[in-house]
Amino acid sequence: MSEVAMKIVNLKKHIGKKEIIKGLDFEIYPGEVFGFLGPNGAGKTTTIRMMVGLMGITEGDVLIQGKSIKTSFKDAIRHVGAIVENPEMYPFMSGWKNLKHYARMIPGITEARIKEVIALVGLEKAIHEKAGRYSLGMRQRLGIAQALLHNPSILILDEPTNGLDPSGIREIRQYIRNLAEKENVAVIVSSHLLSEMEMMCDRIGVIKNGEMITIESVKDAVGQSDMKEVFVEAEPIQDVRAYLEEQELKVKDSEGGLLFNVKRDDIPSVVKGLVEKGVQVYSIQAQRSTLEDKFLTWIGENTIE
Ligand SMILES: Nc1ncnc2c1ncn2[C@@H]1O[C@H](COP(=O)(O)OP(=O)(O)OP(=O)(O)O)[C@@H](O)[C@H]1O
Repeated sequence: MSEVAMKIVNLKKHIGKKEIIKGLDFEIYPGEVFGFLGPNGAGKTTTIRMMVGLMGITEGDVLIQGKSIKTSFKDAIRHVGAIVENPEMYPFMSGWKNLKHYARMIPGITEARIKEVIALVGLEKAIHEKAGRYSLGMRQRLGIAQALLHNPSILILDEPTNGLDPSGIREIRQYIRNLAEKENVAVIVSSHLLSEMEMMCDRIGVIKNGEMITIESVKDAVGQSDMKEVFVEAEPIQDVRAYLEEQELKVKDSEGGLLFNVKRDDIPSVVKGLVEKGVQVYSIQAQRSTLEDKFLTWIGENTIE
């Protein structure tokens, strides 16, 4: 991937004496979903607000398709569609009328384009119903449709699944992935939930205290997320240890038993092996994946649900 949709260069934000964003550097490419993951207060919203020109930049720059948001705002922002705060919708108007109303403010939007964005977010069936009757997920999709009207190459969504039920989350995820894969849009989303980010994103940037701690490719991380730490309570425990070590598994002592690392798919054969060795197994329990462990140490225990 040589083309860059957005380039963040040494981006900083100070408010009063507080350094809120401390120098971010990264790039986002067309066709990828990039996730900003971090605990509350990490600086995700502040960064996004600077990216779309809703907040001044203290130092550094955001280049959108090569254009600086600071010095070429108009040329830069025309490539961006964003939902940063709740999208404004008129509840008494249909989804269609809302989009038409909004489209009037953007030069050159045709009715065909309105139909196109409706299809992109799967709202064809409900588009003539009043927006006030939409579920939160449908409203969110209408907001995305609105943000897509001017055909941006970058879509930025701050916490797009906040408040949605599991089926709403699944739908949004599907439409976001579609936009990246089929329309080659670079999508930037933020969330404090790892599980959600893992399913939605190609890459995840972990942000904490205004700093980017790491950027991980989800594909590369899949192998790691498949590894589980397993707790076993069994007797005689020295036979358990001997067997696990024979299998070349990493073993640690733990209160009342042992912990070992193993691929999830291999857990049944380990249990079978232990039983065949004549070991009495009282309990066996898979703990968090090692990827989750890694993120937990980075961003803090209470941010993973
Ligand atoms: N106007 C402001 N004045 C002072 N501090 C601010 C201001 N706006 C944000 N902050 C602080 O900046 C930090 C980053 O806030 P930000 O909203 O960007 O975090 P976030 O990662 O988006 O978290 P959340 O998920 O809670 O929105 C927080 O500590 C917040 O208190």
